[in-house]
Amino acid sequence: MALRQSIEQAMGNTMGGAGIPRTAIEAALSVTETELQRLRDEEASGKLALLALPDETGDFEAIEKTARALRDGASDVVFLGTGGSSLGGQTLAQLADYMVPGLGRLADGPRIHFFDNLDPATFGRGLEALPLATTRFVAISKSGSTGETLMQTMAVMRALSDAGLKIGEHVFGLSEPRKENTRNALRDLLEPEGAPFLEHHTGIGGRYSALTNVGLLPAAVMGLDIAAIRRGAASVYAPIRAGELPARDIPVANGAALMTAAALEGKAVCVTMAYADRLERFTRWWVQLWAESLGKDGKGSQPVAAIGPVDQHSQLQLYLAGPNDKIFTVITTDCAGKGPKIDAALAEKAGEPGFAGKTIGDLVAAQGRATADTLAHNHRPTRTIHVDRLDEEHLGALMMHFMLETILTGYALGIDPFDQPAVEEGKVLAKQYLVEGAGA
Ligand SMILES: O=P(O)(O)OC[C@H]1O[C@](O)(CO)[C@@H](O)[C@@H]1O
Repeated sequence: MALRQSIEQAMGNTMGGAGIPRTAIEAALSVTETELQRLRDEEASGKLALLALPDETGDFEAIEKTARALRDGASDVVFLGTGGSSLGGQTLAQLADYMVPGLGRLADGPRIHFFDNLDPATFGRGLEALPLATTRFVAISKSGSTGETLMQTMAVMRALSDAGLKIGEHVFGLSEPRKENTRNALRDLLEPEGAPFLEHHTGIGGRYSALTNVGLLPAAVMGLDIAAIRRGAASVYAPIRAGELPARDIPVANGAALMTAAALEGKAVCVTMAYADRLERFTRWWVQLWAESLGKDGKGSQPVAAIGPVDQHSQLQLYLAGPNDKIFTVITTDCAGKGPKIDAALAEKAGEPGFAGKTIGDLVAAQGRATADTLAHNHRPTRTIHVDRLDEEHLGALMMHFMLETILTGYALGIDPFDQPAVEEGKVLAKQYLVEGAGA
């Protein structure tokens, strides 16, 4: 199995009563049982396109073709876009070293950049420093109307024109097809310049789009196996689709039941701590997924992203001895036995004979296990997920697990996990203030 999940250390009966009561998890499991059927119904009716997506292969050719065009002769490929139009791609790209501390991208091929935040200093400096003649840009926005992405795109267009370069040869777009009576500003800007477009899936929202071309295009540019990503995702939904197992035997359903029970038991904070540099972007992607999907109607819990072991040295004290208002997920990978091996003489010299002959991965594996156990010993409900291998297939599975868990938790709590009405209000106001000059 790709992912091994245990909720044992989250349950009250195994934690001297301090965990989530087994009765609450049982109650949530029976609600989840019903919600699994809802998923199957929504797949059958086509209402939830995400469920059929992992089995699709028809879009691979267009994705790979665009990826080849982006890489061809390019020194740099820049992805513009924010939120769900960037984080899924970043998560997958991190498998190929994107934003891995101290490494960046050492492999052959173009440098990859995701400008997902809007900061005048960063973007201005980026445009100055990038060799525009050999740089390709991809502007991604489902709606085609997000202010940050439009500003970035317009700034890029100006810079390219000023450099005497053709916009249509340097910029690609990814957005929904035009809808009647709705403006798509990204298409209005780029199509007249001849910029090629990929179509954003109309039935899959930004924070669920990592397995569509939104996430797979950056992955393909990085040379990752996009079929394996979908294959991994399919393996997570398969037991739900089959409908043969009870909810308690399906990891996603168990996870959702735990999270539902935790929310109902008043756990206000949900921490995901992953012991791998290559899962750092994953934790940030999950924060958006959890926060935007479930934070509404006065409900939801605060998602917190943490990375191990480094955050042991910044956050763990609070987690172990601060308010007991959190539910923890500790994710570990197969790092034991990996990485540089420690010389016995040096270990002796350092006064750490136990390090002799061990690898860096051995220590990280021990730390992940120790953190989960210490949390549980300190009466902090903790679920563990072990990823057998950190590759395309397993990352696809992990992402699908968390998407389905979020949807099922939303359904069980009576929250629509697919909209984000409050954020939309802010977007409208920001544009109004910009026009009025009130942003200064
Ligand atoms: O892809 P778009 O339409 O530019 O939206 C970007 C992001 O903005 C939001 O709509 C709201 O912040 C997110 O849900 C979305 O991922």
